[in-house]
This record gives sequence, structure tokens and C-alpha cells, in this order.
Amino acid sequence: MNFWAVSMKDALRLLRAALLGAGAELAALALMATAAWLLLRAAERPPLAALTVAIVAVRTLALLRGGLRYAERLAGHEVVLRWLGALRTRVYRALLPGSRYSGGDLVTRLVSDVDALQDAVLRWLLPAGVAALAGSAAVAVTATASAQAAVALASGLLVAGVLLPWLVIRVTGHAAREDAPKRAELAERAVELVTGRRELVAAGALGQAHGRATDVVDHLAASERGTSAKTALLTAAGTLVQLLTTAAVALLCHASVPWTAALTLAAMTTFEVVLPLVGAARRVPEIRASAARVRAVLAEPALPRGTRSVQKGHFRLRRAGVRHPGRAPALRDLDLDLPPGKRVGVLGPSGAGKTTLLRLLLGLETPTDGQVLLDGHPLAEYADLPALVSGALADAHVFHTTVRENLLLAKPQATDEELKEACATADFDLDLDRDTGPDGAALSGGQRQRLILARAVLAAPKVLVLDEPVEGLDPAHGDAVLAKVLARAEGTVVLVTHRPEHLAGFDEVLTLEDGRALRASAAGPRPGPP
Ligand SMILES: Nc1ncnc2c1ncn2[C@@H]1O[C@H](COP(=O)(O)OP(=O)(O)OP(=O)(O)O)[C@@H](O)[C@H]1O
Repeated sequence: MNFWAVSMKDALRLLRAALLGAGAELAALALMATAAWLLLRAAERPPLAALTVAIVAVRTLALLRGGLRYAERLAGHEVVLRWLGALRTRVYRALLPGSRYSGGDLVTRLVSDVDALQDAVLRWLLPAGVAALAGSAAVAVTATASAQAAVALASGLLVAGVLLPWLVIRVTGHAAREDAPKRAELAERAVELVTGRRELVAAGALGQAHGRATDVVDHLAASERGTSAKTALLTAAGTLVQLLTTAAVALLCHASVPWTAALTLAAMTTFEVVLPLVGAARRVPEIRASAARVRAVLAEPALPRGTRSVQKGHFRLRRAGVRHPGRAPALRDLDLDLPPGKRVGVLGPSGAGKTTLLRLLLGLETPTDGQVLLDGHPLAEYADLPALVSGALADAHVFHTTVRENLLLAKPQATDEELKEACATADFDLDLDRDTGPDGAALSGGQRQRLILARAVLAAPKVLVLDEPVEGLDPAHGDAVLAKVLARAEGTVVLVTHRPEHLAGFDEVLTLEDGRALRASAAGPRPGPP
């Protein structure tokens, strides 16, 4: 997908902005030239009538310059903000669950990288277009007085507007490539210092970790100083080129004194449009990197969007397998029939593939081998899978809000009575208005687990998946909570547990090891309600 995708209408708007910008700069040039001409012509004491046109022109050009600049800002920002809005939506869609981006990387791609592209248009593309138009016009006007002066002006403008920015891009690009590993290291160390602070303090290693991070900062600061010195020299060179070119135009222009003064000042003013490109070039490598990251997101194959609605809710796994790149298969050759209402328990040592099986059913994982079918169709074809299957996974997120808001996610229209009932089933007794802290940090481990369980109970899906839902509770309490949750579940249940006694009454027990099903068996009669 082409990420520059701009409609013809927006391309014309961009062109209009460039023309307005060029108009504003030409008005500024003409203003300077006319003012210079006026001063020198006035010194010759001509009749006032000979100056009237120039006097009116100075006032008109001053007004025109401001008006056109305002119009250019408006037109440029309108098209860029419209384009950015559309681009952000496309990036957001590409980043939907299932993409390989997550966390900070996702935020960076969605926010900073897209913002950087705004600068590509407003601070680089548009000013470069304006500079090219204004520069060409200034050279053309100078050529009417002296071809040599025009050549001098064109050469100076090319050095300042093309050669110097290119050199700045080379210098900063080289530095960015050299520093990239150190910047990545700094990001890692900073995250380590913040998230692992408690452990580092306990181990007495905070000073050492801090020292390592500071070394990286010092290295980057030294490199940044070197790059800044080089780009500052190139910026100064731009000013020098401006002075030399202006002097050359003054010397080579064999016209009347007022006309020579006008062209000389116009030449000097043209550089005011071109020289900002040298400063703006510093950001080009950064913008290029952002553009590459955004392009990578948009180039990912779009996730197929399902349109089918669930009918019965009959799952079937046929020789299903999941293989992560470079790893032994997490799950292989798994056959499982899961008609509505069936209860399946999953046992197995750590790393056996139990959670992977639940993730397959939830549609969070795509089988790399075999098939996972729902009513005979692949899960990707369904639009309403989350309404059918949900539950409590070990890494479920607790939102930084109240208990009530966390529960309402499962059933937005639930009354307080329903919330309290779900909480009672999961034996979760905190106030509904209690703050949960970031990812449940203001709750104990057991409270967090029961809140997640209460949310699963409230959702009451047709297929309930539970991943060691009472692992953190003391065994007797955990058994009682689980028994109440299972007694309330009416549909299919898939329960991952380390304790076979949780599976009394289940229709089938799968034991996994190294991703394979060792054996499947029934678990005996279902116990009565607790
Ligand atoms: N995203 C991933 N990338 C690479 N490997 C993964 C990924 N997720 C899981 N695995 C690997 O797949 C295997 C099965 O993991 P899974 O989480 O299903 O095990 P589990 O039986 O649920 O273990 P536990 O009882 O410890 O939760 C493990 O070896 C794990 O390291």
C-alpha cells in the first residue's frame, strides 16, 4: 500500500499552498527590491509623480506578503492534517490485534512516526517547493539586467539550497546510523532502571545500573556535540554563500544604481527562503526512519476481516499445531472435538502448550499447521468470536480504573446487582468503586485473580476458557471458588489446571506434554453443587 496515497484534490491543494507560499516570498522579495529602488531613486530628487507607483507598490506588497503567508499556512496545514488523519487511521487499522507490534513500539509508530511525517511535508517538501519557485523567479528577473549576475545568483542558490542540505543530511544520517545501537541500548537501560528499580535497589545494583546508563548518555552527548558542530559549520557556510552571492550580483549587475540596489537586495532576500532548508535537513534522516517504520506497518498483509456470525459454537481442532519462529512447536497434531456444552480439562507440565491451546480457541493465535474450525469454518471468517468465547487468562489486563468499570467491560449494561452476583461467585468482595491501580497494582495477587474471574463469570460466554484461574489462592479457598464458577457456567468449558481433582465430572481430560496430547480420558462423574 502506498503510504503517500494523496487524492488528486489534496495534491492540487498542496500545489495551491506551494503557489501561495511562493507568492508570499516573491511579494517579500519585490517589497525589498522596490523599497531599495525607492530610497535610491528618491535620493535623485525626481518629481513625486515618478515615485507614486513605487510608494503604492511598497504598501500593497507589504499587505500581500502577510496575507499570502497566512493563506499558505492555512492551505498547507489543511491538506497535511487531513492526510495525517487518514494515515493515522490506516496505521491504526494495520496495528490491530494480531499484528507483531505491541506496547511502546506500537505507540511510537502510531504517534511519533506519523507526526514526523507532518514535518516532512510542512518543513521540508513545501518550503523546498516554495524556495525553488521563488529562486527561479529571482534568477529570471536578475537575468533581465545581467546574465552573469543571474548565473552567480543561480549558483549561490544551488549551493545553499541543494549542496549544503545534502551535506547536512549526510552528516546527520551517518551519525544517526552510528548512534542507533547506543540509542537502543539507552532505551533498554532506561526501561530497566524504571521497571526493575525495586529489584536493583534490593540487590544493591542500582548505582551500577545507573552508571551504565550514564555512560551511554555521555557517549551519545559527545556524538551529538560533534554532529552539531559540523552542521553549525555548514549553516555558517550558507550565510557566507549568501554574502558572496549578494556581492557578486552587486558587482556583476551593470544597470542603473536604483535597479542594481533593488536586484542586490532581492538576491539577499531570496536566500532567506532557501537557507532554512539547511537547518531543516537535520531532521531528514529521522523523518526517513519514521517513514520506513510507517511503511513497514502498512506493508503488512491486512488481517482478513470476518463477516460470518456464530451459529452453534462447535469447535473442532484437526491436527492443529502452533510453531513460533525458531522455536520447537508449542502445540502439534492436536485433535479435539468441542461440541456445545462439553467440558474439557487440560493438564500438563509448564511449557506443555496449555495456554497456546486456549489462545487458539480465542482466535488470538493462528494455527501454523492443521485447522481450528468453528461450525466447520476457520475462526478468521467470524466477526463475533469474542462474544462466543472468552474467559480468564493468566495475563488478562486489569484497567487502571474502578472495579465496576473493569467488570462492565464484560457486560456494559449490567446492573450493580449483576456485578455483585458475579463478584460473589468469584468470592471477590471489594467495593465496586475501589480503584484498581495500573494493571491491578492496587490489588493483592489473589484479589486481582478473582476480579478477572468475576469478569469472566459476568460475560457468561457460550465457551468459557479458564487458565489456572485459582492458582494464586490457597487450595481449599481456590477449590471452593472454582466449584462455584463451574456450577454457574452453562456452556462449553475448557479449564487448564495443574490439579486433576478440579476436573471431576469433566467430559474429557487432555494431558499435554511438549505440545502433544499424551492421552485423552473422561474424568468421572460431575460433583453436585457446592
Ligand atoms: N509468543 C511466543 N513466542 C515464542 N514461544 C512461545 C510464545 N508463546 C509461548 N511460547 C512457547 O510455547 C511453549 C508453550 O507455551 P504455553 O504458554 O502454551 O505453555 P503452558 O503449558 O501454558 O505453560 P505454563 O503452565 O507454564 O503456563 C513454551 O515453550 C513457550 O516458551
